[in-house]
Amino acid sequence: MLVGIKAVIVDLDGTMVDTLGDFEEALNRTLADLDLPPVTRALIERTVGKGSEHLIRSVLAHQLALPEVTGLSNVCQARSVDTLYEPAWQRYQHHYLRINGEFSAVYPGVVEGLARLKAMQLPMACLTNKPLAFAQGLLKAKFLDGYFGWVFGGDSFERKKPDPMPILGTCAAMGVVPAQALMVGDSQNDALASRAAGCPVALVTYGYNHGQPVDQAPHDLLVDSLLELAERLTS
Ligand SMILES: O=C(O)COP(=O)(O)O
Ligand SMILES: [Mg+2]
Repeated sequence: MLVGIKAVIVDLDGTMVDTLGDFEEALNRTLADLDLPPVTRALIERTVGKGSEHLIRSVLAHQLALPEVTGLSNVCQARSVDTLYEPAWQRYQHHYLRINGEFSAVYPGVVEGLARLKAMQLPMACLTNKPLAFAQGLLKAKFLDGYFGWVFGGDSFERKKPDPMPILGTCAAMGVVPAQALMVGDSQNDALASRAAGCPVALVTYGYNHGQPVDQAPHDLLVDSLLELAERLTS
């Protein structure tokens, strides 16, 4: 039962926007620049959610270990995640910012749900592990920016979800205590950060949770859409 909710904090990737296509496009353009083979969407889906550095490092480690890459000349074998990370991050930012939103789609019920929450005069913040510049561009491209009084990214605080710091910082910015803020997310990162911050959490059933069933993560409410969430808050 959710009572005394005065503010809502909403995750971005996997909760509001299905961004796997954007990740796939930006990563594969980056890998092509580095003469590495393309990555599969399934690997991205299992890996996304802990921010860009984690995603890039995990993808580089996976691609460098492929037999067709380890079988290359000594020069190529000298390449490591550490030596490739910085150029990969530079190319990734370049590509991501150019395609941001082009290969992604807003999930059904998001606009209707946000509109209802806004009509209930609940202040809303977007809190994502995505870099802030990517998040702001995506919200704008998808016409979702007008719903949020605050937007925080994975580089807005010293630590990312599942650490509670970003939730605590967002609550402070919104002027509410964690018990009054409802976090809405799609993964264990949102769930664990919320629990550690002392903030109730609703999880959507359709996002990315590192290949694990999301209902196994701690939650106070499980919903199939943001519209259902808004309906549950009014009833
Ligand atoms: O890891 C990411 O970039 C996506 O993160 P999010 O699910 O917190 O929006
Ligand atoms: Mg997410």
